[in-house]
Amino acid sequence: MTTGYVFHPEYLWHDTGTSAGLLPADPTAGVQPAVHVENPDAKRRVHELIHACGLLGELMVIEPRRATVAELTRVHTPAYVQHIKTQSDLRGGGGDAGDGFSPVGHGSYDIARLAAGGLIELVTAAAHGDITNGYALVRPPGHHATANQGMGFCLFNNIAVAARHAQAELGLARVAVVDWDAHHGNGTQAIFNDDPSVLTISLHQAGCFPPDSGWTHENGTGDGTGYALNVPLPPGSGHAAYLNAIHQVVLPALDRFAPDLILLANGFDANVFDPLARQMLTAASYREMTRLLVSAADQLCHGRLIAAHEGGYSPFYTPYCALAFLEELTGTTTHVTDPLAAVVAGYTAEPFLPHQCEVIAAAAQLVERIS
Ligand SMILES: O=C(CCC1CCCC1)NO
Ligand SMILES: [Zn+2]
Repeated sequence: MTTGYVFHPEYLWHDTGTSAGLLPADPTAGVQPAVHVENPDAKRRVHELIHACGLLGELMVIEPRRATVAELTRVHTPAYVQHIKTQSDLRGGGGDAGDGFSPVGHGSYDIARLAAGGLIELVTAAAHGDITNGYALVRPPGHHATANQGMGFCLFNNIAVAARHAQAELGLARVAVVDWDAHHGNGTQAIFNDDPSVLTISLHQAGCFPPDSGWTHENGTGDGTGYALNVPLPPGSGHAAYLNAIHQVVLPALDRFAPDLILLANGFDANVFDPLARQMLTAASYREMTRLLVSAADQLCHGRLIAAHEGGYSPFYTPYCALAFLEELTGTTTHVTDPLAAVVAGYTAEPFLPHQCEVIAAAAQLVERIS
């Protein structure tokens, strides 16, 4: 079993500026400059941990390439692709992808193309049998980007571009997208909302971002009715809730859909230390969730599971969640264990939230619409 790995230094050069965490600095309005929360640090530390612990040697490094405009416009409008290029060409950066929360630095257009192209190269390697599964540690993230709007730090929808490439060029007709980033995968859902050939399943903190998005009743439209599933879990949801959602919704849905490829929008921002959500997953949670998804991919589609890094903003804890994920993806272990396991053991004594069961049951009921 071979695991592919995509990383490139340029991903760390996507400049999100000195936005005050989330918003452009505005000293006269009392908004002090600060490093943007979507900065290279957490991703760099993931890569460094993978290298330092020796796991990099177990991976097949796949070189990314820049997605072409033709590949991008399978998903995005030509006008939107051009908008990102125009914003990226601004000398001194300061551009935005559309919602005021999604910085486009000088040169970010080519870096965002390299992120989408990294996913294309991974799904191609999987389709050709060069790898079984893979992980693309990319910036900028993508799952909020719709056909014509950047959103939530996302420029191009890396997962959606890869899905359409897999269908158009690799003969992988049925693609399932699982999104366990803490925030709703609204962009991916919107892009495929009326298309039954792509199943989207999003587990996220209810109502966190985008506001008022990702409710269970959002179940696809037209021919795509039944092929979008949402599990909006209440703040404070942790290991038990997410594993229940995986067992009761994700796995049965994948079984019924019988994908040729599983894509994972792999955000780690549902971890207990993340600043942009209020969920309580730990490295051990990501390990178990990944084990279940790898097993499903083995049973359904020759192990073809390709993950794109999305959110995950805690520079000190994200690396341990990512390492646990990668150890399960590769079927190996390293000498590094979660040094905060004892701390989080108390942290994550998850309060039983009756509403969690209702949310999961409501989503589970919709699984039978998949054929
Ligand atoms: O991690 C993210 C980004 C969420 C933020 C975007 C603006 C406020 C919350 N999306 O998956
Ligand atoms: Zn997120």
